[in-house]
Amino acid sequence: MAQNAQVRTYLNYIGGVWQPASTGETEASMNPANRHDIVGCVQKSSAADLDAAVNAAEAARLSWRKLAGPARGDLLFKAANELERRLDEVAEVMTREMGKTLPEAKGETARGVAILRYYAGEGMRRTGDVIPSTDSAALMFTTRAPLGVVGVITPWNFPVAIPVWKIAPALIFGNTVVFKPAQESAVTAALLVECFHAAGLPAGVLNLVTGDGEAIGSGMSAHAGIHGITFTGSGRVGKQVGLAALARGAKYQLEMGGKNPIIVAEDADLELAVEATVSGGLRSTGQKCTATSRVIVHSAVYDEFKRKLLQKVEGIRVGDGLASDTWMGPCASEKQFHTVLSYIHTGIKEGGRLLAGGGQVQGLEDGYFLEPTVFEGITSEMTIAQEEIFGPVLALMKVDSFEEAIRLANDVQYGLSASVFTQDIGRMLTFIQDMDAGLVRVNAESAGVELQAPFGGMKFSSSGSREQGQAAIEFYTEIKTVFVKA
Ligand SMILES: NC(=O)C1=CN([C@@H]2O[C@H](COP(=O)(O)OP(=O)(O)OC[C@H]3O[C@@H](n4cnc5c(N)ncnc54)[C@H](OP(=O)(O)O)[C@@H]3O)[C@@H](O)[C@H]2O)C=CC1
Ligand SMILES: O=C(O)CCC(=O)C(=O)O
Repeated sequence: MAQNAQVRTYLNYIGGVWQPASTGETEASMNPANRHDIVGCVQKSSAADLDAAVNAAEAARLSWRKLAGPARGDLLFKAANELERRLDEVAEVMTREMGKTLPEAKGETARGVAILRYYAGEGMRRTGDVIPSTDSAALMFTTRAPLGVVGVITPWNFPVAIPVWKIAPALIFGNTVVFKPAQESAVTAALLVECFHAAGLPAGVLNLVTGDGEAIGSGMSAHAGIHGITFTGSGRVGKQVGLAALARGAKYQLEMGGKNPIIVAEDADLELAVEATVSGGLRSTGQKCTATSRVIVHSAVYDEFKRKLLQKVEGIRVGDGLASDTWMGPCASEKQFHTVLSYIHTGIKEGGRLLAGGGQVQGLEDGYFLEPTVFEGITSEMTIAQEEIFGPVLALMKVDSFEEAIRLANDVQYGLSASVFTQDIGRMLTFIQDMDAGLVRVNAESAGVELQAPFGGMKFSSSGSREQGQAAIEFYTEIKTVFVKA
């Protein structure tokens, strides 16, 4: 493997100090568009490093929670300004590290800035209600208490937005944080933490520990010094995190993906529906928990929709996310590339008919590039209609009625996001009411989350709670009901 002499090594950030892991070991973070390019080296930490981070967060906890909300907000505004100043640099590293195209990476980083500013403002908003007491001489009200030390475990698919939408509300509501990013996007995470450092966040308020998920992530879930844990990633790991937190009475929040449908009704605007299917399903190489993966189309418009979809998919340019003419980048890692390929093989084995793609992009073998892939003849029992693929794969499913479409759309363990394309108000209302998903979108793609609105899923997609917007306060604080009598 070619070692670039200028490869930078990124350190853990514990108690306000950048420091190497106690193991003395580092790991290279690779560019999925070019497996010979090392983006940076990150620390391979141990339980001792995690303990140090938890201790630092605990030491900072009381003074941070006593700081006035507006003062905490000022620090978040400063971190936002710093991230904005470094936007191009952070976005470029993100593209190199996990593959999404540069415009997507810039958009995500700008979103990180906006999320920071949104939660900075929360530092000046109300945190409770006055409730009439039966005792006329008493004052009864609610206030909010932070959880304490919050553990943040994040995936690689949104290396800035997801950490920020967890860290910013945790901090503004008075918690201190231990942050363990996905090892595959740990360089981007370190740049993000540098922005908080530059903003002047007090030592110990935010700590970064990079390392293996099985060691550091599960260590966090089980750590008695962590009072709340927020996780985004796979269902398999989410379940372990939730069980470990539950076993020791810690609060937890899990976001574990989706198998998101788009329903194309017989009266849909097909141009719009095709646009939304391609954008919702294939942008970011399908690596969004809100990505469209099941395309449920009424038989009356199926052939026309299919023709338009295939035409659009054939025009997609796959390549290095840094190239200006690239529409779709590589899978984020070798592991993800093989996972997606194996789902494609399973789809074929179980009787799905491949209409487009299905393999590695020829001529780009230095990276983990897959062709945008479309299947038809997919039925609900098939694996690729049930399991989250997290890659550029669309499964067409033909139905004869709107009722059948809704039934199929709900026939999975997930319930994160769902779209319908129709002009009929009755169908829209039926969809809004009957679709079991946390996000229901009418004439809009399944992906596309707004930072000021609650985000989360039903069924196995989430653990019942919601992130982002005003909803975040519910996880990062506990309500205290206060009764005062003079
Ligand atoms: N909901 C979503 O947005 C996402 C869903 N996924 C789904 O998950 C699949 C696999 O992706 P993958 O990256 O392996 O996802 P994981 O669930 O393994 O990783 C998510 C985060 O959890 C950490 N982690 C890993 N093992 C543990 C553990 N035992 N306890 C606590 N934390 C742990 C990871 O660290 P480390 O990176 O060091 O392993 C990472 O920070 C994808 O194909 C996709 O289907 C993936 C990413 C995001
Ligand atoms: O659709 C989005 O913008 C966010 C999706 C998301 O949260 C995820 O993929 O983890």
